[in-house]
Amino acid sequence: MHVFGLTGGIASGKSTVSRMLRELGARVLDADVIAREVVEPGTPGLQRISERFPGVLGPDGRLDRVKLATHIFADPAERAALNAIVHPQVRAAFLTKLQALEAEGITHAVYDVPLLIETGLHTAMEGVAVVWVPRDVQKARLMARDGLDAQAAEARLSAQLSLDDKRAHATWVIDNSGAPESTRPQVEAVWRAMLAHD
Ligand SMILES: CC(C)(COP(=O)(O)OP(=O)(O)OC[C@H]1O[C@@H](n2cnc3c(N)ncnc32)[C@H](O)[C@@H]1O)[C@@H](O)C(=O)NCCC(=O)NCCS
Ligand SMILES: Nc1ncnc2c1ncn2[C@@H]1O[C@H](COP(=O)(O)OP(=O)(O)OP(=O)(O)O)[C@@H](O)[C@H]1O
Repeated sequence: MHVFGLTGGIASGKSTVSRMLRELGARVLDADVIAREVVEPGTPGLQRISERFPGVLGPDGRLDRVKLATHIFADPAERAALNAIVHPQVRAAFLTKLQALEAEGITHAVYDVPLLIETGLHTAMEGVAVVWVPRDVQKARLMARDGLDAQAAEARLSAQLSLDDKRAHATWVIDNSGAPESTRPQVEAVWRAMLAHD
């Protein structure tokens, strides 16, 4: 199995690129989706979070994501505590999903992980695509999409390595600062390059 990393920063356009890859036939595993699955009600992940972060369960017993996000993006130590609970669970679930793809006969897969480089996982990938935009574009798209003010947007941006730092680790840089129509051909070229690995 050839596994490639896809990363970027918050609101840089990873989901947009991931959708384009899927349209081209790529099988994409999404760490954000897995990170939600491992904290569903009844999971050991949610149990541990509710013990470590009292008051973050809503009345329906589900994680209050807005509350937890506000808390952890304001404090690096608290963020590290959450990561220490969630990341090992995400890693294990990813490996299980990868095995399922392998059993289906899939030969090339993409793993979409916002923190690919921060966690060092990029070194385990055969290649890494980084979705890059200038920081001002990233911040503006983040504020618009999530309805955040400038300060809240800055807190989230500074919880991650900058896109300029990430691109130094890229096998392929996808510049998503223009219109989606200028991103698509770049994504096609990257997928072709991934498929060329055999
Ligand atoms: C804090 C939580 C509850 C906020 O949930 P919310 O629904 O608002 O956001 P969502 O999960 O869709 O994440 C949005 C983006 O935030 C950024 N982000 C999320 N968690 C982190 C983190 N621990 N450190 C830095 N950036 C993060 C990523 O760019 C991600 O794509 C949630 O993100 C979470 O449980 N994070 C910890 C797990 C994690 O690290 N996930 C990232 C991929 S493994
Ligand atoms: N090329 C583009 N031109 C204009 N807007 C874009 C472009 N690409 C993405 N966007 C918009 O920017 C926002 C962020 O894009 P997207 O959700 O794909 O980012 P992401 O990297 O997956 O974010 P996150 O990691 O936070 O989930 C969205 O509102 C999206 O519609």
